[in-house]
Amino acid sequence: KVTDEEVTYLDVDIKSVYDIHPDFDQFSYAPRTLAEEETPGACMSMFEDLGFISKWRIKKDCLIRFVLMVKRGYRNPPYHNWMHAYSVAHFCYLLIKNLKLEEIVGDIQVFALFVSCLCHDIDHRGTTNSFQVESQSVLAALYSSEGSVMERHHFAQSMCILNTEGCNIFENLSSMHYTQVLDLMREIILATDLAHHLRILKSLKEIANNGYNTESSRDVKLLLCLSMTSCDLSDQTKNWKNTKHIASLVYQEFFSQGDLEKALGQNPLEMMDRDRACIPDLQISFLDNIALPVYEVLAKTFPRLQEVLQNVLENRSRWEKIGQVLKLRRGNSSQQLTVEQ
Ligand SMILES: COc1ccc(Cl)c(-c2nnc3c(C)nc4ccc(C(=O)NCC(C)C)cc4n23)c1
Ligand SMILES: [Mg+2]
Ligand SMILES: [Zn+2]
Repeated sequence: KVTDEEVTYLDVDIKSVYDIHPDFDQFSYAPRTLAEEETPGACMSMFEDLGFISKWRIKKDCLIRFVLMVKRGYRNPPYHNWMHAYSVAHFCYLLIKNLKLEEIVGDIQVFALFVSCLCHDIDHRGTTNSFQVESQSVLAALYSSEGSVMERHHFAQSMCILNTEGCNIFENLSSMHYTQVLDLMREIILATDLAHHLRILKSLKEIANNGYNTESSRDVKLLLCLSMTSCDLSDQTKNWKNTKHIASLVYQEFFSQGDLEKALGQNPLEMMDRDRACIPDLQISFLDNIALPVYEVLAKTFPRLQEVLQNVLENRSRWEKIGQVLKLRRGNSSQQLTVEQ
């Protein structure tokens, strides 16, 4: 799937992250502003800048093949495509670079987290776990008995890539580290199921209040899951232009699924029904119930993330204003209707 000339093309010197953008390691930097054709090189730069290539003795041509195989493993739905994975991995890079996350959760853990970010949505079809079950897809047949259907598939696809000739970036790890990194990738990718996140949210809030215990393996696992979700939702931490664009991509995907469900004679959720969804309201409840708790808890453990939390709150207030304007317009137009009738 990855030809040798593609590998040699990328096998030039790895660029410094600051040659990609002077603010590349800042939380204010929006990774989606980078042209897609530059992103495989940027992944190489992040591996290099995080010291992973030397620390884990990754052969460069192997890393290039791995990154290109992962990128090729993504399809092109409006939201769950390669640029989502790249932006998620970039936020993980920011967490490691700015918070020294490895001092809290460990070296092999942050390495597994970063690789999981790149792989976490591989081969996504732009539809949800429940749609797999409703539509009796092949993936549901394979995984629905255990739940987290898509996430199990993303993990399985990642393992296939690692088992492909010349793509195993873990080949020079000790056998102990090798087993550990795969177990961590499995846990982290399965944790990207929002249903899993909602299940552990209470425990995450307890950690934030009682303070985090680096000696407890349970706390380390919970913090890894929280870090992964904070990366998965990191579009919400950037400027309004980015946030608004992401919402349009997410609802393109949701409404396409809703159309499919209607065609299958099923009733879609309101958030997937283009005739019923009110995007500002849905985004405010998504922020309140899912995104904000993630960054509130993380900011309690890492005060440095206060600026990130502020951006999410700023985006929420933008949705509030849009919601009010929409209601005003609808209110007026319905009055006009009654006057004309
Ligand atoms: C971390 O895993 C995922 C998986 C899939 C998606 Cl699309 C997202 C995601 N990423 N950005 C967004 C935005 C901007 N809005 C969203 C609004 C609703 C939902 C959603 O799934 N709601 C139902 C659930 C609570 C039962 C997800 C949204 N989302 C994250
Ligand atoms: Mg996912
Ligand atoms: Zn994702």
